[in-house]
Amino acid sequence: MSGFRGQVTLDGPSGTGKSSVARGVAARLGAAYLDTGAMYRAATVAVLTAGADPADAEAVARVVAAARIEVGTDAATETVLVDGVDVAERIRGAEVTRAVSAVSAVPAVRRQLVDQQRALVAGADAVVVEGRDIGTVVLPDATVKIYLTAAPEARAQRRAAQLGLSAPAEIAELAADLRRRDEFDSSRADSPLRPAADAIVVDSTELDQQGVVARVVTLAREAVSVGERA
Ligand SMILES: Nc1ncnc2c1ncn2[C@@H]1O[C@H](COP(=O)(O)OP(=O)(O)OP(=O)(O)O)[C@@H](O)[C@H]1O
Ligand SMILES: Nc1ccn([C@H]2C[C@H](O)[C@@H](COP(=O)(O)O)O2)c(=O)n1
Repeated sequence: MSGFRGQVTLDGPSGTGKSSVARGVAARLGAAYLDTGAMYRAATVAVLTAGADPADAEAVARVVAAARIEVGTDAATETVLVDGVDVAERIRGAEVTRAVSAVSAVPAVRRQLVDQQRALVAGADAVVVEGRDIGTVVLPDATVKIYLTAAPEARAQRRAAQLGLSAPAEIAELAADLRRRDEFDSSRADSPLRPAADAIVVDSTELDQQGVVARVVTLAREAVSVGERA
């Protein structure tokens, strides 16, 4: 069964499963998919490539304003280009991950990318958008808003499995990185990470990925049928 029409937002801290779950939900609903974190990561590639300091907000805003950032909306393929160059792999590297929180805290960068995100989903009948401020800022009138959480230990273990790491010291380092990014993303002045007032919190700690996808698909379909009855 498909026929879903509407907007699903998926926000939450790092490593809770937003990207993998959002892709699965988009595939099940026949919806477009937008990874907004990939856009902030692409902006960070532009900053690093230009040799600008990620902590220098004015320089960051200048470089990002001049960059052409293109991100695809097909759940089956990942397209991320900066000025025509494929950066899909580079955006996942440690250098970008270290700098992305600073770049994404710059208000001018957020305004530019939020405008682009709204334009990218404007024509879609059905779309799943994931990030940190999608339910609160980007799409405040979305059909259903999900805030995905998971225990810090589960998130660090999942990230370690993803990267093929198993040493306790490596897992502790991953956990510290997740904590650092969450603290930064939650405490920034502009569009901090937090659940929208009308978001449904889904805790994935005890669920496998397919279980989370199934739960979100059910919530999305329920929201549409409640909307139709209203
Ligand atoms: N419910 C789950 N159970 C076990 N593993 C999961 C679950 N959900 C996602 N994962 C795995 O956890 C890892 C992190 O997931 P993912 O990259 O989707 O998280 P994220 O929230 O998008 O992270 P980030 O915000 O840092 O981009 C992936 O390897 C993914 O396959
Ligand atoms: N809507 C968004 C999406 C992402 N960010 C920032 C915060 C993250 O640390 C960084 C990378 O996101 P990820 O790829 O790990 O999901 O981008 C944001 O501020 N707003």
